[in-house]
Amino acid sequence: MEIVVDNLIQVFGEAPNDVLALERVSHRFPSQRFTCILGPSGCGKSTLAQIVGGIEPFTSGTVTVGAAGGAAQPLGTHSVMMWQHLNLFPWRSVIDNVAFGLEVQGVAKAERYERARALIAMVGLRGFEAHRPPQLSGGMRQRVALARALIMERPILLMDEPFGALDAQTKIVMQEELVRITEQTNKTVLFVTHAIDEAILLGDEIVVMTARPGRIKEVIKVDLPRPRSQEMVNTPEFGRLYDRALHLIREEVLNAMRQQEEVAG
Ligand SMILES: Nc1ncnc2c1ncn2[C@@H]1O[C@H](COP(=O)(O)OP(=O)(O)OP(=O)(O)O)[C@@H](O)[C@H]1O
Repeated sequence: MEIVVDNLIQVFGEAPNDVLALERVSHRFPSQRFTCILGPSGCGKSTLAQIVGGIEPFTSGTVTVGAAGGAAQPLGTHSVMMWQHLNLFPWRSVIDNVAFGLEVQGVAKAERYERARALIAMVGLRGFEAHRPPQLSGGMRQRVALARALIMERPILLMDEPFGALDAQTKIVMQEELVRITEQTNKTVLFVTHAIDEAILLGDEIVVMTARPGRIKEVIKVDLPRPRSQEMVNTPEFGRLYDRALHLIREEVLNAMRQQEEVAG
């Protein structure tokens, strides 16, 4: 499902202490593609994802989800969000965490368990249905959160640094799993990260943002073949993309440092 953001402006707070977080952001996020949003800290990546997810109201501009001309529905209707902080219920079993969204919708237990079991298998946790989150590793908890998001069957998956807290090896496995699952389920994914290698390994395209106020600096198309793996990191194509993204990000980090120095006088 396509997402079109046009002239989006986001201001937080009231003058004179207001913060311009997003300044005229326009982009067409393609349907059933994996788009990474990359940018320096504080540039508005999370804000953009939250606006698309209908979690955060915005100041001006338009955000359209779905085919143009279709019935307008509130933002958030078509998406589900996954954060680094998973907010799993520690006292609930894996299956009851995964099935939570269906329970809220009033879906009968037999059906929600059947759907939850299928997703638990998809994320590689078969046999752990009765475990509780504190009994699981970080990577396994991440899989539970992914299954809990997928059970909502929304076409858009919004992910805000979901693997930020994982160790390097677990992160690699989870990245590969995520790509497999999102391709299998035809999701449109917006994935916020500040890790260049992660953006290249996951994305069909990378939207690079400027330092605050966040604008789109450049869109990098990632034409590496799929399935991708960690071994690609050593290929010239990967290196070329990495250098381009690093150059853009470095410029923005330097800009941000200059701005801070000016403010500090
Ligand atoms: N609710 C809010 N009220 C006031 N300012 C906010 C609010 N949310 C975000 N901001 C400010 O807007 C700017 C963008 O924040 P945002 O969290 O979107 O950036 P980010 O790129 O996701 O950063 P990071 O990579 O550090 O998570 C920051 O300066 C932040 O302090």
